[in-house]
Amino acid sequence: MSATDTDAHVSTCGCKGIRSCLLCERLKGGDQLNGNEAKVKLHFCYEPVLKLAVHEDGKPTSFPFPGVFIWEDFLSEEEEEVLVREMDKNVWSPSQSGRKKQDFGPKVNFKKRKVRLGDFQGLPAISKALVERMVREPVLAGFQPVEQCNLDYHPERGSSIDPHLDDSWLWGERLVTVNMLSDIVLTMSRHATRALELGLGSEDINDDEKEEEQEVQVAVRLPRRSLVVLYGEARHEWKHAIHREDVTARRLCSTYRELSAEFLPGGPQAEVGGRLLDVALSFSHTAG
Ligand SMILES: O=C(O)CCC(=O)C(=O)O
Ligand SMILES: [Fe+2]
Repeated sequence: MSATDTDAHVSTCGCKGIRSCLLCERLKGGDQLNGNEAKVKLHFCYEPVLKLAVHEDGKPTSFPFPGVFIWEDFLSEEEEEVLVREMDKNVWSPSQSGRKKQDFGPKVNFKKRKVRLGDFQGLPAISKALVERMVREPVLAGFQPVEQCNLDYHPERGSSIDPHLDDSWLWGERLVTVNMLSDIVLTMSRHATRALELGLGSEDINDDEKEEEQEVQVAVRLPRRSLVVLYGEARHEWKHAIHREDVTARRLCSTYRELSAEFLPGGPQAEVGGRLLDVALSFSHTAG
């Protein structure tokens, strides 16, 4: 067992409402059934070279899947080791669905659409070189992160993240995630009826089931130490999730988010955006 796999990463639960993890399910007794389980699912796998979603059962069906960019070996093995060691010097707070998190960014109330600096000191110093590297990739030209959120997933906690779209009032076009410690599958999903509009053949949709009960899932494989960008349709039209069964070893990730047009120069909240960026890009947070 490695140092990153010890009990320190298992312990407390931060679940609320319908979310659960293995820790609270054991207390409540038995697994909680997820309401999504009953849906008929059509399974596809993302093929990064051709940018296609390919049917998993070997059927010759595929459809274009734009908006995913994967940078393999974004981190070297040595960099990954240093990053994980630095992250583990900071407190991991219990979060929903068996995740733990560390957030470096402004205080945000998404319901009231309010954002303020709070005690935000800047992104971690160790991230500066990584951001400088990522922006050299054309897909990430001009990317200026205003938030970094680190997540810790562990099979002993049954960690997962439910299908969701990230906010797009405050957060901008590109979501960037660096994947550490293990390979993972990011599952993209949307209703089959909407996927039909994307050119998926109607013969692939099961007539016996009500259309709204059917869902298309596209498995995006993220290798350890890779970086993934979600933008365009993959950002706005497809939900993303990490399934519990895909977390087979400890996995850490860092998600970087940029500001939406509303908070950028020319937007109605450009002044607020400028202040947030000045603090974020000072990279003045040091671990410990
Ligand atoms: O764990 C991941 O790769 C995704 C995290 C995520 O979707 C989020 O924090 O919004
Ligand atoms: Fe997300």
